[in-house]
Amino acid sequence: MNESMHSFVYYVRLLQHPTILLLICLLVLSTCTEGLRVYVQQKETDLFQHVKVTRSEQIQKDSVLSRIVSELQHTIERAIQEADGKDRRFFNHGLDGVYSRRTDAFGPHLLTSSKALEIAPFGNLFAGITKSAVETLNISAQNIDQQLSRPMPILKCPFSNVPDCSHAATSRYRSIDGSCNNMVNGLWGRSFTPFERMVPAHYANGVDEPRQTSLSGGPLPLARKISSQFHQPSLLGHLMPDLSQMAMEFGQFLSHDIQRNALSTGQDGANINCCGNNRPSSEDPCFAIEIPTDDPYYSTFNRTCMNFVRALPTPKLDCRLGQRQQLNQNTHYIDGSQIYGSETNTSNSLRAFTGGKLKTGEDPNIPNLLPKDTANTANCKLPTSNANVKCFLAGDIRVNQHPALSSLHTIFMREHNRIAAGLAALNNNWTDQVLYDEARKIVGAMLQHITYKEYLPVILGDAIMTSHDLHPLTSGYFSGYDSNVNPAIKNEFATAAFRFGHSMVHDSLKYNGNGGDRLFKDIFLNPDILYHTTGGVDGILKGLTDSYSQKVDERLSSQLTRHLFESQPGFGADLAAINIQRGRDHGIPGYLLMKAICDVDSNVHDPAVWKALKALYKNTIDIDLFSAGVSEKPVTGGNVGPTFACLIAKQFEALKKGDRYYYENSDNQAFTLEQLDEIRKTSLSKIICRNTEITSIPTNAFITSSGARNPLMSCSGVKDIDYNKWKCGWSDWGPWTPCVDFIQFRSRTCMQQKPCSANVCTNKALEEQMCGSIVYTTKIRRKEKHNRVKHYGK
Ligand code: HEM
Ligand SMILES: [Ca+2]
Repeated sequence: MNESMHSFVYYVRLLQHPTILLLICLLVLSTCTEGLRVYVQQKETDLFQHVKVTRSEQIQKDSVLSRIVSELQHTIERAIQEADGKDRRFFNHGLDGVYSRRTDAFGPHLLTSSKALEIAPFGNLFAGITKSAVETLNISAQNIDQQLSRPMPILKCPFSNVPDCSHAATSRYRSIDGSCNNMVNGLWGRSFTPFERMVPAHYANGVDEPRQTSLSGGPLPLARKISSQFHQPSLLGHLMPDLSQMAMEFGQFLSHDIQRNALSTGQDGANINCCGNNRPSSEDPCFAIEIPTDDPYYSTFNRTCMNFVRALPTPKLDCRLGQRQQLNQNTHYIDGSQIYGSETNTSNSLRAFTGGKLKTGEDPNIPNLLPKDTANTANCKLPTSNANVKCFLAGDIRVNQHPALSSLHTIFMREHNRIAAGLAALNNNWTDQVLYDEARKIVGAMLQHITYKEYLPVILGDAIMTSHDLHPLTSGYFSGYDSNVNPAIKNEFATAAFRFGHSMVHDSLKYNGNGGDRLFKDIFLNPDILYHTTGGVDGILKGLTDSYSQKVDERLSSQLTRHLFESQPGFGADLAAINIQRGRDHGIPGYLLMKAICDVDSNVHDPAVWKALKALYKNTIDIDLFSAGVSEKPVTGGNVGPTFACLIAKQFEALKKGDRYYYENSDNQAFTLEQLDEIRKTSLSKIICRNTEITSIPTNAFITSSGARNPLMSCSGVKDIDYNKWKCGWSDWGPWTPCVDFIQFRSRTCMQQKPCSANVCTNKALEEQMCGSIVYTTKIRRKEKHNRVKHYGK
């Protein structure tokens, strides 16, 4: 079959719609007959596989499967035991001698948690067994998960410790790791669980190998070639009509709440250099990015290889056999885990354990920075001249990637501490734990509010916000919680769609402080400017709201595609190439399939852009999701194309409806309506005002201030949240009523809203007293004598 026939057949199968098929047939009769024949044949084969598997065949298959499992399990488990303790050489097979110190490409991202390293051998085990089963039972690539989807009780499962969620119904607070948010499926959304998928993975061997050849035969275009030719450097004038660089930065901050992939590491957590002399060519975990010899940039430096390691494998959450999956080390929910951590050890290490507060850094000149990473675990570039300058610790390890990200972390830490202090001032009997929990609950709610109220509307536009029920309410409770919705981050979203933000990044960070603007390459992993007394966090945040974002399109700043984490000229990494390679590593299906799933029209690219992209691939079916998705024309009112808008909207809908602690919910862990109304007054700009010395800022921080549409607001007018809505016990006494018959009254109310303990109010709600200048009657005088101020019951 020639190439055009191939694509046609694929299109036909993608659409799977008889009416559309018929229409196409009428139009192109000759090509159609062949296309239709193949389509029908495929359908028949599918049906055949479903129907014709008889019971005896099934039993036969099951017994073969059990044999494979027990044979392989024994071998692999023994290897896991041997690997435990000393090192995991078996699973990093062939890696002896290729460990190096940290390499340019990944910077802080390679700090994989030990928990992920413990799960990975199971990922290898499950993939290994699946491969044998697929070969022995001759299962076709499309049917692997379906055919092998039977429980395998004889296999050990890293997700078998299902938490006891019996107390979760009455818990007012989220767990730190996200467990028991869903009370039936207590592991849904927990940290260290797999990314889910919208559609089955597309691997070369069906199970775990990255796609490397075209459907039409021959190799796929190299990731770096696609990057250098299609994702060319951003143009200075190619700015977003009005989105600020803060819209870029908040997107990154948000993505670090909901996802953190786990990458392979070498011994003792050292980075693996897949470009080393004796690297294992194509074996797991190496998947180096080849640089073409005629590369427009790297060839000047004689570079032919860019480091890339594969993400660690994991079995599926239900531990059924099937394709290789990847692990999310963070809680999938929008819960502020980038601030607080996704596991108890991390969150405890960040707590001050007094007054409900988080730790702050102790710098002699700059108070209230994040706590310092004195051991420099993030491998930051620190000046030798000033020993005070250190990188920072936060709930997500990537906090130090660049100072704009660290600055957002800083103001949310400050907001937490401010709120904890505000709550403590009114409720002096609240313990450190209650203050911490309540402040964390409020900050998490604020993050959700900013996400759904301010951020997503400018990215997705009103129509998509409405069709996916993403707009927050203006009053009352949301009633859409659905315990059947799995909130887990989807691999297609994590690995392609939500990386759209990479295209919004500018070459430089606008900096209102010492030395002015900075190129990103000079500030990757460099905390220096956060310690400036003129500028610092304030100077960075001001710059983010004062500058435009780059357009979401195929172009990416060369700071990301040439100079990412650059250690010396020519030795930076390329984020566009990494995104493409990562997509292939994770088995992310091609763009056309995802576009069809989202039911997107055909003309969503500028014809010249589509032509340039198509020219790189032998077959349009092969086109990578990141490249084609990011280059679509934006949807009306939004700033991403329709395919990414669809994938992003689906994800945020699941994060809203599948989160029992979504801030607008009315369950018994909910805010009171009065508290909720306070949360609804939040905006990112107000949080910036409350936690910096900045004096004025655009009302909506994601839109640059442009006259009446988004005027500058003065920070001096920004109010704090009204802590009275969180007060336990009696309110202050109201005013005395007018004097009637020489008596007047005043009252107070008992504030028993959550999280106050019951019976917080003893004593009386109403008082009366004598008043007016009177000639006392005997009766009144007697009353006064016995009971000058009289209390009434609660
Ligand atoms: C200067 C700004 C940024 C830099 C330097 C940066 C850098 C990176 C790097 C190095 C990775 C890891 C790539 C890999 O190994 O697969 C990554 C992943 C990612 N980035 Fe960015 N990024 C930036 C901004 C953004 C923005 C604005 C967004 C979204 C709006 C974003 C969303 C993501 C997502 C979703 C991932 C995947 C994370 C995971 O699953 O672990 N990034 N980024
Ligand atoms: Ca989270």
